[in-house]
Order: sequence, then C-alpha cells, then structure tokens
Amino acid sequence: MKKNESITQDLLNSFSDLELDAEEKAAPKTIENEDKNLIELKNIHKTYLIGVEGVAALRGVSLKVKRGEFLIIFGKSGSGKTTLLNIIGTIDTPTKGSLSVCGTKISAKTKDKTLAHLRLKRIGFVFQSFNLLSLMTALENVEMPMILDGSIPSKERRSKAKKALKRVGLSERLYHTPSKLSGGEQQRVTISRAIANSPDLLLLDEPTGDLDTKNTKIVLHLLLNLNLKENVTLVMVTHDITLKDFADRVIWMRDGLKLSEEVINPERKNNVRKSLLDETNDWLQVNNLAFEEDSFKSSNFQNFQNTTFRNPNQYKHLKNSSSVKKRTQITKEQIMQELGKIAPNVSFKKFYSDQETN
Ligand SMILES: Nc1ncnc2c1ncn2[C@@H]1O[C@H](COP(=O)(O)OP(=O)(O)OP(=O)(O)O)[C@@H](O)[C@H]1O
Repeated sequence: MKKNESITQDLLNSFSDLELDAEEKAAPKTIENEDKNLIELKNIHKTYLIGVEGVAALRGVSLKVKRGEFLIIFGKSGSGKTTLLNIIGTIDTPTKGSLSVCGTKISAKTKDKTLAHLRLKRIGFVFQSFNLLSLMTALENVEMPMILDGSIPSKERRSKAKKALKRVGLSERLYHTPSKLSGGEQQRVTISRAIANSPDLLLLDEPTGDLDTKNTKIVLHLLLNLNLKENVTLVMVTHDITLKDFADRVIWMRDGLKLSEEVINPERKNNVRKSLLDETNDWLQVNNLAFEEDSFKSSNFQNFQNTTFRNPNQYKHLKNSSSVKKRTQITKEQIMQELGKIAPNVSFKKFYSDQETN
C-alpha cells in the first residue's frame, strides 16, 4: 500500500482480523428446492406495536421467487412493500408465517450469526438513499461488506472491490468520497458494494427513486446485466410504473396483502430490455472515460455528448488532496457508527466488544 493511501485502510484492515466461528463459516443448510425457489414465503404476517396499538403491515403474504427471476413489487405508500423486502432480507422478522431465503429456513430460532452470514454472503441490498459511508472513498465503501465478512484477505478484498466498481463503469472514481460523486454514480457504488461479494439475491428498495431518467436507465442496465449474465435474482420495490415491462413478473400490494400479480409478456419484455440495453450501451461505453461532473449531472443528453473528457491520470492528484488527508483523522468510533447505516442488525456486539478489549 502506498504510504499516503490512507490510515483509514489500516483501520479497516484491523477489523478484518475478526474471527468467524465454524457455524458462520459453514455454508447455510440447503433445502431441496433452493434452485427452484430462492425465496419462499408462506402466510407472512407482520404487526408493529406502537404503544398498545398494533399496525398490521403484512396480513398473510405468500410468495415464491425462482432463482434468476426479476420480480417487481408495486403498491401504494404504506401497503407493506418495504416490510416485505426487509423480511426477505432477514433485517426484520415476521410475527407469523414461515420463510426460506437462499436455501436457509428462517424461524424465530435462527441464530443471529446464521442470519448475518446470509446477509453478508448471499444477499445484497440497494436502497433509494444510497447509504454510503460519507467519510470513506468509493473503494472503501465497496470493501465494507467483505470487511464485515471477515474471511477475505485484504488484497483479495481490494481487488474484488476494484472489479465491482469497474463493472459499473466507475474505475475512475475509486478514491472519491460520496460527496464528490453525482447521485447516479453514488447509486452505482451501492450496486457494486451489493455485488462485490457475489450474492445470489439483490433486494432493491426504490433504487431509482432519486435518479433522473438517464441514470434510472443506466442503473436498470446494470441490474439487467447482473440478472441476465450472472443469474442474480432481483426483487425490486418501486413506484415507477414505467419499469414494469422490464421484469419477469410484478406483484401489487395493498393493505398488507398481495392483491394481484402479472407475468410480463416475454416478447414485450425482451423488446423493452433490448432497446434499453442498446440505448445505454453507448452511454456506458462513454462512461468508461472520466468526465466532468457537472455534465454528468445534467439530464440533457446533448450536453453529455459535448462533455470535455479528461485523461483518468488527471484524477491522481485527488489521492493527495487536503480533503483526503483530513479524512485520515477518522476514528474507529466514527467508522463503527457509519457501519450501522449499511448493515443494520449485523452482529455489531462482536465488533464493539472487540473494540473494547483492544
Ligand atoms: N417500524 C415500524 N413501526 C411501526 N409501524 C411501521 C414500521 N414500519 C412500517 N410500519 C407501518 O407498516 C405499514 C407498511 O409500511 P411499509 O414501509 O412496509 O410500506 P411501503 O409500502 O413500503 O410504503 P412506502 O411506499 O411509503 O415506502 C405502514 O402503515 C407503516 O406505517
């Protein structure tokens, strides 16, 4: 590592020494039909208690999602979409019902360690609000789930993170902190963070909600690529009805129930996918070069075409800029606080106790 690359990296490396026990390292128990149904929910209920009152967010949802499927969940605000996604992602637990995710049967008895393993190894999360760690570079952000994994040596981690960022066309943005990235670029960092550990399943909660049309298409292109080329299963919550025909299947939620579902006509689906991939292919090729940030923020494609391109080497100075030097003052406590934003419920007790005994 170059001397001035970052003290932060040393801090991050120190977390990699965490020992996972045998249970965490072992592959989750596989059930017979994993290949057929990556997700299986039976009669899932979720009631939140507010004081003495119960809010019925889910009222008996059954759902099967096949490996490699692209499923979109629509529904009005408050219909239970995010709750459903959180239960699939094992971030939340149902009040009643049974589920299995990526071959692991989840019940009230499932140990935290097993759930943490599932979340870190098999499932990637992408949220509307990006949830990037503001003090860290794009590269460090993408490394984070692998640091939490604890079993990947730092060199391999770094190389995987670089590859993941390359796959979303951000090779020239490795050392940028989130505030130096456009919204579209930030969402691409979160996608590369979600895929760096090669998950089977991506759970996406309004991933294009804060993006303009062009960046929505770019994100969709990246997701379709993962789905079609790598068989990554996609479950996406969105309010954007124009995305419907890109999915294999859509479901509509209302008042905590699955109201209806529709399998998308394959011909229509293939046509919209093809035209999107054709259109965005050109943009992504251009994006392999570094470009002026203001032009990228513009949704005007004409402006984008007129962008002045920089040689990627011209960005090297950013590594030595004063803002980067200042960043090295981050404390471990700050990093721990930020970690909570991207991996809620992941066994942090262990991290904290490790910190205390150091
Ligand atoms: N932690 C919580 N505590 C109490 N009630 C909650 C909690 N989370 C969600 N709810 C309630 O559960 C219901 C479903 O919420 P959920 O966030 O799943 O809906 P949604 O369809 O994702 O809505 P939106 O589209 O606005 O994000 C709502 O009535 C909501 O107020």
